[in-house]
Amino acid sequence: IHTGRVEHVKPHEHMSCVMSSPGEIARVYKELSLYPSLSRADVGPVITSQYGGKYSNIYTEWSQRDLERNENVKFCRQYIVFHDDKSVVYSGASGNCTEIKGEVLSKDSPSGDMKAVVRESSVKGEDKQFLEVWSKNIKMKSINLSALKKHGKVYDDAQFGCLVWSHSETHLLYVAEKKRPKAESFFQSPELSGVGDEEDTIRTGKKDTVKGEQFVFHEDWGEALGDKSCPVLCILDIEGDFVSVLDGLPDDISPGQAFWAPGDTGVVFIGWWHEPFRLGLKYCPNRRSALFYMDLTGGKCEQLSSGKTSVCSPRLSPDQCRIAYLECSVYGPHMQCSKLCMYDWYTKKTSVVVDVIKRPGKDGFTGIYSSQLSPQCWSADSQRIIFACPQRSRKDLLMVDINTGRCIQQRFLISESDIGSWCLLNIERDLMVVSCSSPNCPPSLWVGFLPGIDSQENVDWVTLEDSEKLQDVDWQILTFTPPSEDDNSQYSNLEFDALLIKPKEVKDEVKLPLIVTPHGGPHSVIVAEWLLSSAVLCRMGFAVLLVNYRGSIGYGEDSIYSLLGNVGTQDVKDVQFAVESVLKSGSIDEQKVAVSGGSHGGFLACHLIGQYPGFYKACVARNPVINMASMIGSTDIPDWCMVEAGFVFNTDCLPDAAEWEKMLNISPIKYVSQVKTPVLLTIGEDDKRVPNKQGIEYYKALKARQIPVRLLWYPGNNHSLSKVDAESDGFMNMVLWMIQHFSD
Ligand SMILES: CSCC[C@H](NC=O)C(=O)N[C@@H](CO)C(=O)O
Repeated sequence: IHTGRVEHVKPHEHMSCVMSSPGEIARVYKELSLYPSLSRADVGPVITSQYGGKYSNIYTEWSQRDLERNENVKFCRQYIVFHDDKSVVYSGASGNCTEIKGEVLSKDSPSGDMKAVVRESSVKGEDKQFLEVWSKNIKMKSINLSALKKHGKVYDDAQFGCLVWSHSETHLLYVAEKKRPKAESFFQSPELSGVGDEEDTIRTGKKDTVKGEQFVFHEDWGEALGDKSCPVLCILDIEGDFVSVLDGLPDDISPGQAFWAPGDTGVVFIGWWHEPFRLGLKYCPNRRSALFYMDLTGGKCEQLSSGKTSVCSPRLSPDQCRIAYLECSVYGPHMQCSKLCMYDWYTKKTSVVVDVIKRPGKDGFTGIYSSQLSPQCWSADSQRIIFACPQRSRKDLLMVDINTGRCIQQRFLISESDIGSWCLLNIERDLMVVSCSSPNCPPSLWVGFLPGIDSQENVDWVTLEDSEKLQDVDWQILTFTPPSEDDNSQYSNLEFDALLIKPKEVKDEVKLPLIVTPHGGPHSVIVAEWLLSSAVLCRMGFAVLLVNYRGSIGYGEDSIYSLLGNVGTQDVKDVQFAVESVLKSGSIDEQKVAVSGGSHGGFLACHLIGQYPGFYKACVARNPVINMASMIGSTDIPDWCMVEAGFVFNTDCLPDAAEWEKMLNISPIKYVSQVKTPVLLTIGEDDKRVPNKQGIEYYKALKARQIPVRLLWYPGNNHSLSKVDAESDGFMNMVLWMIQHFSD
């Protein structure tokens, strides 16, 4: 029986090809975690040099794990790109990297003359937020937003947050938490009331406090948005130094993703309905929402989209005539195939530019699977929209002509390189900034001009920041057709893929240990991009199989829908089928197969060890869904449980006994008595998506059956376990657990 402690692993005869010393593994992890990833790129205005040459500055932001400081550090680097508006003539970095500290949000003005920054800074030991306006080398304004007390903290998340200059560059628009009156106890003595709130008392002469509200529950927007409850739209009048909070919005919606309407006549935003209660938003672009316009001249708020769907990522065309946005249906699977829609500002007509793709056609286009377009996504002629999104197991760069709705791939590099995935960081005046990566190649930064609408030319990509390929890592995409007995009769003939990442040049007699990793979601996908853990595992001598079972996004909407009501069977069988197919190749050691996954991937890992007892020698599950029936009352997305179990979700109805029974029957807990595999559970204390009690439920069930189980508890971590120490500790413990149990 396992003692709960990881014994130092002695190199085993069969393990001779796998690195097993914790010190050595940590060294490889540290080395490969040095590769940064790109999070943002802004293209500056066109400047004409004194010699007549034109150039633009590119501002980029990167993020990198700093294991010593236990932080993800953010830094910036600028590049200069000389061009003739059609092609890049010369480019290079201008200066070194600078770490960014304290910046919550930042944005250059459209002319490039000014920069706005929301900064967090500590004043006399207290965190305050400032809104700064910089011009040339001068900080023109530094407005203490905390002292103004017009609103709470400024939102910096991708869901609601924004910082947008008006076209006239006189106003700034952002989203913040609504001001909440100060709550105090019924027993607060009058003389102490308002202590610590001197500024307010001095400024207003009265204390803005309410008694008895101290312990009132405030709903939040769920996982990773626990500090967001009532967003409000705020405007700073730069000249007048005046912040106003917009009123006149419908009471039952929460605004975000705002921008200035053509001519600065008002603001356009997405509003999410929050009645009868808020449902988690992270990874859930299927929440009822609409596009709204708040007219600042007449004070009227108008709804621009139907209100029967879910919309996100509105982007105004350069000619300011159209707004493109993504749309999908409400509830149903969390991630779906989206429509690309367009609202014409002048005719007020909405059209669908790209519709849902149920099954990919001959052109190979599988549909749009994205909940966020890049900050700018339009071509300069306002006729085309560029975006990157999963297409099967790769993330591709795509262009759509708004007149025909035809999608074209912009992957000229594909013939001469093996880039796995593309990410469009931005496009401005047809200059595209992209980041590319593969499982054996960390992210690199490229620029290229979009050819004219009638041009047949390929993009001439130029690298701004290269990255070195890991010569010892190999990857391939495998495609599987499920055996006929596992075909889905309602959605038949669906294929699925898996990514196999392996050490290169393995000696013939060596058989590799295999780590099987089904992704979470389940409507998500693993694309062929840089994945730190897979690269480290490969360096250590493992093969890694990442399975995009039926139900993954990027394969057409039918694939997504095929899984509803079939979780715990169809997805489990697909993963097992992929694993057994790979084992047939003969390059894998069948006695050293382990499974690991997070969330729904953890649900699958636990199902696999329950349904195939003894097949997997070790299992590692991060915040796994263990019992859908017990989770429905505590997760931030109860609709997920109903929908994945094959039922319709309604905010006002409780599951009936049969529905509850099915949720239990399709959960991994149902198979716990068959489990033989040792299980390592990694649990985030603050997980709102899969509450930590799920992991504990499994832990107790395994302990009761004398199955080796170890639970790692990460305080201050949520569902993703992505804090630097949790992620790195989770990785180390995962590999040591596997190595230990491979030699059992
Ligand atoms: C009620 S939890 C459902 C599982 C979860 N789905 C959406 O959040 C999940 O699997 N999440 C994935 C990301 O999609 C993860 O890896 O955490």
